[in-house]
Amino acid sequence: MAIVISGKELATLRRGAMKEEVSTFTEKYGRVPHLAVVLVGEDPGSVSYVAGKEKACIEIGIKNTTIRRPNTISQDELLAIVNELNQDDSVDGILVQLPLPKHMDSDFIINAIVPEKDVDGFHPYNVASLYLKQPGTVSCTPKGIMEILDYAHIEIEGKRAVVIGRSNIVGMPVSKLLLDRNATVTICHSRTKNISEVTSEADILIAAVGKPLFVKADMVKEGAVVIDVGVNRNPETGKLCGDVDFEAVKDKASYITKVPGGVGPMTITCLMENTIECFLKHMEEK
Ligand SMILES: Nc1nc2c(c(=O)[nH]1)N[C@@H](CN(C=O)c1ccc(C(=O)N[C@@H](CCC(=O)O)C(=O)O)cc1)CN2
Repeated sequence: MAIVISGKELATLRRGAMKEEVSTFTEKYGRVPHLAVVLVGEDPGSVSYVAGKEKACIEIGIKNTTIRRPNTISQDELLAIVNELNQDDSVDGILVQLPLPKHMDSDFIINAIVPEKDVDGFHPYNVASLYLKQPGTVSCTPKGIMEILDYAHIEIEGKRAVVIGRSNIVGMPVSKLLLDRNATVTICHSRTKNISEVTSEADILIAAVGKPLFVKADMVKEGAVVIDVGVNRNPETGKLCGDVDFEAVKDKASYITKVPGGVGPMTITCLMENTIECFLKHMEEK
């Protein structure tokens, strides 16, 4: 049976350390970091993730403002909110919860956030910084995956890493982060032929495909490290599940993450880290 790496446990440790750090800020800087979250509509997943973000802020001592709007809001009205937050000197981080309603262009809204307040690391400036190895904000889920690998002391250099999924939010940035740590990286996607042959070569397998229980035992090399990024509903049970068939894969992998309790809690924890980083840069500029 593989060792289960608990993202939840790591998140608790990191949040404890951040709480201590933030408790020194009022004396040093006169205030604590301030994260503004914009939630449009009432998608149940988004409502629950935003609640998780509010809870994490309270736990760590970060100030949080959540701006809620119905999904009938126009793109111009949302843009006006983002612009106001950009100009508000008391705000260090801005996050627009995704997905946005269909009548909105998410890229247009994300691009409107000033890069120095883009705690999600989704703005083209921050994306480019990652690819050019320049200072910038790294997006939360890929950052959390790397922190999980380091927490479990997984060697990355020289290993074959296979990432299933090429999204801008997870697949592409985590591939770059693994490459920067000298892994040999392959990205699989919906048009990859003989995908099991490719994934079976992975020492480190990252599943970010968005398909419930997609990764089966025959897709995994004996002793591989398997990181599950999926947050899906099991079509049969309706329960939360990942992209990896945990029960089938757990006896083949050496290390594995679970859903829930794996990558998810580290996404929110890295958001808190990014908010503190943006705050500290903001304070340095003053
Ligand atoms: N602006 C953003 N929007 C979205 C992001 C993002 O990083 N920025 N990522 C996802 C949703 N997400 C955060 O927003 C997120 C997803 C899952 C979890 C999480 O903790 N999952 C738990 C299970 C939670 C549950 O019970 O439903 C787990 O895996 O243990 C946190 C954050 C899309 N939108």
